[in-house]
This record gives sequence, structure tokens and C-alpha cells, in this order.
Amino acid sequence: MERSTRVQSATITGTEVREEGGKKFTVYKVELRSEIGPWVVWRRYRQFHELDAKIKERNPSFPGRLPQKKMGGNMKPEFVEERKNFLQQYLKDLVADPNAAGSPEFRAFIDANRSCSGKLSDALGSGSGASSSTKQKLQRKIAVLGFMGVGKSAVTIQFTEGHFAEPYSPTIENTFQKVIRHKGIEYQTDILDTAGQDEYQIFHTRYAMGIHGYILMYSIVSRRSFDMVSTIRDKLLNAVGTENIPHVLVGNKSDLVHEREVATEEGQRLADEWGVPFIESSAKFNTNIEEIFRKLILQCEAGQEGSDGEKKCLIM
Ligand SMILES: Nc1nc2c(ncn2[C@@H]2O[C@H](COP(=O)(O)OP(=O)(O)OP(=O)(O)O)[C@@H](O)[C@H]2O)c(=O)[nH]1
Repeated sequence: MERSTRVQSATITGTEVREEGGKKFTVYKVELRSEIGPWVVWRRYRQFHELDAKIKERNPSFPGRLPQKKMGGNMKPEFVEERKNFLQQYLKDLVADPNAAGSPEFRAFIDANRSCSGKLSDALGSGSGASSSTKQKLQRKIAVLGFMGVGKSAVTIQFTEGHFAEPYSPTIENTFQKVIRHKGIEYQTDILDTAGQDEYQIFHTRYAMGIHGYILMYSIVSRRSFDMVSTIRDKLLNAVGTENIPHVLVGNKSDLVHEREVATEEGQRLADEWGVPFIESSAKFNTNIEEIFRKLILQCEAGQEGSDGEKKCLIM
């Protein structure tokens, strides 16, 4: 299955005035559509400008033209409306150009995980193709997926904050950060702790964009969560459009040995079928927690260094 998620349209459907550090600015609401569904990002003019500079660097003959920068009066409604129309035309030209629309810069621009203040260069940190022998901090975005209550938050919190979050509170969505060092390279990991998924939920497109690797988790004390992890993986592969995405299978709550419903061999067999690493972990006792993230980063890097057809650490 080798399909790329192509953006079919990008439409500016509104504007909003926001404030940061006492400064007001306009943000443009961009509605995007692809075969995996619609999603929205908010972007300010400066981010369009940054995108355009990168696109032109890559392809100086790209025909899209941005409206000129303006020093004052750029909050006036008539000016914002005019700029919006210009930006709309720019996006239309961009989507119509397969090279520009398929570029990592545009992928980062439409990444729903980025805010309207984030710099494009930060989002592209990992996609620069830098050699793994040089010392630098690379950004890796990881999403943790799995059925409700399997311990996605507990594992993430144990890894990033070093304690066990005992009381159960269903997650809506959270992002955590931690630096991992591996072979002299520092990886700035952003971990997206997602809401528990089941077979009826539509897979959020934002879980398919801008993520380098996935932790697919079940609980060894829940047969249902083990059955569900394959369904979630199918939805993920379908949304991302390729099987070549770094992921690991995790059976959490390994400390609850007397309540076990899924044998270690079953987890291992499934991971072998998928061709990915398998780890049993306990967030409660901090067993194998770092191992999960290390294995995922390793898998990511192995793909990047490997030959064609290998799992690649890419921004989808
Ligand atoms: N014994 C044990 N309990 C765990 C472990 N990991 C998580 N738990 C408990 O399981 C419950 C659910 O954990 P969460 O981390 O909130 O699960 P989640 O997957 O984030 O849940 P949702 O946000 O609903 O999807 C909590 O009461 C945790 O304390 C573990 O390794 N061992």
C-alpha cells in the first residue's frame, strides 16, 4: 500500500484577530481537504511568507505570488479582506503545483499540530536530512495510540516526568516533551498523548500529519484492548497512506501478572506480523518505559539511514 495523502483543496474561510505579548495580529483560517477528510489550520501572514521563501528556494519558477508586506494599517478590515483574497489565490496555485504541494514545507505548513506562532524552520528540523553523525538536536514527534485506559497517559507521564499517575482521568489530548540522547544526538521528542480510540471513532487526521513515529498500546489485562490495537493500526495506515511508518507495539500494565488476559507470545506474534518491535511495560514500576521510546527513535533512524522501502522517519 503506497499512497500519499494529497491535499485536494486549501480554502481560506475566515480571519480572526489574536494577541500575543501585547501585539495584535490577524490569523487566517485555512480549511484543507484530502482523501482522508477535512481539517483546519490557522496561519498568520508571516507563516505564508516563510513558506513562500522555502518553496521559491526549492523551485524559483513557482508561479505563486504573495501580497506585499505592509508596515502599518494592516489590521484594517478592507486590507485584511484584500490580503485574504491574495492568499487564497496563492494557496490555489500551490495546491495545483504537485512539487510545491508535495514539499515538506507545505506539509509542515498544513500540519494541524503547529500553532499560528510556530516557525516553519522548527517544524522542519527533522526533515532536513542531516547526517546522524553530527551533534544536534533533532525534533521527533511521537503519538501514543490505543484503547481507553490502557495507560497511554501513565506511560507518557512516567517517561517525561518520572512518576506514576495513579488516578484515572480520560485524556482529551495532551502534548509532553523530553530530550532523548542517542549516539551523540539529542532528540527533542514531542509526545502526543491521544484520547482513547475504539472501532467506532473516526481517525483524526491530525494524528496522521506531522508525526514521525507511533506507539500502539494495549493493556495485557484487557483482551479487548489487544483486539482493538489492530483496528487502530489499520485506521492509522489508511490515514497515513503507507505501511512504512515507524511504530512499536506495547503491552502495558505488565505488573498485573495475576490479571493477565493477553500472553506475551501473542503480543510478540502480532508485532512479528507487523514487522515492528514489541515491548511489555509497566508505567507503575517504570519497567521498560524508556525502552519504548528508544526503540521507536531507533526504528525511525534505521529507516532514515536504510535503503528504499525501509521504514522512514518522515513527516507525512
Ligand atoms: N497497575 C498498573 N496500572 C496502570 C499502568 N498504567 C496505567 N495504569 C492505570 O490505568 C488507568 C488508566 O491509565 P491512563 O494512563 O489514564 O490510560 P489512558 O490510556 O491514557 O486512558 P484514556 O485517556 O482514557 O485513553 C489509571 O488508573 C492508571 O493508573 C501500569 O503500568 N500498571
